[in-house]
Amino acid sequence: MWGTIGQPCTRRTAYVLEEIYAHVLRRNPGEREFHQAVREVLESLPVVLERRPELCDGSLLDRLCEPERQVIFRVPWTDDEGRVHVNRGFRVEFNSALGPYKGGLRFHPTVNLDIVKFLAFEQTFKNALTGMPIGGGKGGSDFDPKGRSDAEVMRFCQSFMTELQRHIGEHTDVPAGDTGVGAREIGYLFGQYRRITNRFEAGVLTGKGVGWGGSHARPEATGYGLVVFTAEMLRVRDLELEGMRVVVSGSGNVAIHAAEKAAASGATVVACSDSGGYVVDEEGLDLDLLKQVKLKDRARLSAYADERGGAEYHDGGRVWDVACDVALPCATQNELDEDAARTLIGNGVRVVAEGANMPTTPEAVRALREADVLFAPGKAANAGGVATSALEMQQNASRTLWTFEKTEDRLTEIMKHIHHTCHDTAERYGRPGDYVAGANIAGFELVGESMQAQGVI
Ligand SMILES: NC(=O)C1=CN([C@@H]2O[C@H](COP(=O)(O)OP(=O)(O)OC[C@H]3O[C@@H](n4cnc5c(N)ncnc54)[C@H](O)[C@@H]3O)[C@@H](O)[C@H]2O)C=CC1
Ligand SMILES: O=C(O)CCC(=O)C(=O)O
Repeated sequence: MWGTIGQPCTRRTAYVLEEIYAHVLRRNPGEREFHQAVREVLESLPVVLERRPELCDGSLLDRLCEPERQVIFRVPWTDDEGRVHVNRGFRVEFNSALGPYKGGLRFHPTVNLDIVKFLAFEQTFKNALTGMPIGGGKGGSDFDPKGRSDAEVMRFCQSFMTELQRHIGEHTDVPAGDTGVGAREIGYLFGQYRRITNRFEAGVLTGKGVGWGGSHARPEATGYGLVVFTAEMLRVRDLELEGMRVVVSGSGNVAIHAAEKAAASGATVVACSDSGGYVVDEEGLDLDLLKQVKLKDRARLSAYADERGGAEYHDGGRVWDVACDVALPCATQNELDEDAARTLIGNGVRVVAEGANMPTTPEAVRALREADVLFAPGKAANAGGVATSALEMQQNASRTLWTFEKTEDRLTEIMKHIHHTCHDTAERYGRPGDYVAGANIAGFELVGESMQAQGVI
């Protein structure tokens, strides 16, 4: 099956991959997202394993699919009425061959070990692609910050960090934000770490405020980087973003900053969504208003349409029904299925680039590729956030703060480098234009070579 779904390969390679995948299924029963993420990487590898069999030595693929460490812990906290709640915390430290574990924390009711594991696995390859010295990890909790007061969020973060602090450190594991974890939460988490350890260890978390060890451009970085990557893909086809219609899903950190950068590049961003519905604004989204509604007031998206004449709010439904040239899924995993992909294709979409982690189902990816739509996988296209986190670590290590412009210039260079790496690797392995293969193979080579050099551990 590896030869038909992925790339043509010998029976021996197909057998090796089948055995490894079967082992992953047996060891991680019921973890569908983790299986999906592993399968997608393995499907890109037959051609590498045939050209570079030494990368299979020492059961490297088995080791690559097994996290180095997984921590699960209890997080008790007290709400404003004095009731005690118990949530579950997770940190999966997947791979440290390239540097300390690095990756965000997600606070959302859907978080479980499967979700954190798939995210940490993806993060390992993404971080390798940045060219920075960072390994892969991810964490979070099934805590739902929605509707909670600042004081409740603070107490939750303090309890979460009381356990997490044993496992992290600037040379060990460096968490950051992800869904449901922004500047407010990073502040509370850092404060508690500092209190418990009695150290101002700036490099232990990224996404900090600029006044206390943070980096300029980190909040913008994932969305801005996504648009740089998208523009590079278009450039290869002699196209440009200017004048194009863009649709983003989500209206959080990644979505809003992607919309901002796309608008600054001359595109018109006509729609975005949240978990309740979507808004269409043919004039182009008013991004100041959107930031006010979603990032400051933490309100529903319908409040945007209430304020903005001409904008239409759709309760429920699918933002992918809005015709566009460029679709940027920036909300959550598996949010763009085959049916949505076929609608986008029917409406003439040219590029789909993932701002979220694994938002496009495998069936949808296949449909887009078959229709010759440019497709950028998240592990390459959304790597600007973690890359800028690594720049924050660099600034912390040298006790400096770069300007916004310098940081954004470095981000742009890094995104162009990632694009170049994926594009060239795909060509080198006979898959021109296949950014999924390019990202997976390049990430695998970087991590695999380092693991082989460091022995069987
Ligand atoms: N924050 C970062 O730097 C990075 C985030 N990512 C990924 O980007 C995605 C979004 O993360 P953030 O923007 O940071 O989170 P966020 O918490 O700031 O925003 C998430 C947004 O998605 C929306 N959403 C959630 N489920 C939805 C659904 N089923 N349908 C429509 N909208 C939905 C929420 O309403 C919210 O607007 C996640 O997949 C995350 O893992 C990837 C790389 C870096
Ligand atoms: O900045 C970081 O370390 C985390 C970014 C992240 O969670 C991601 O790339 O998905």
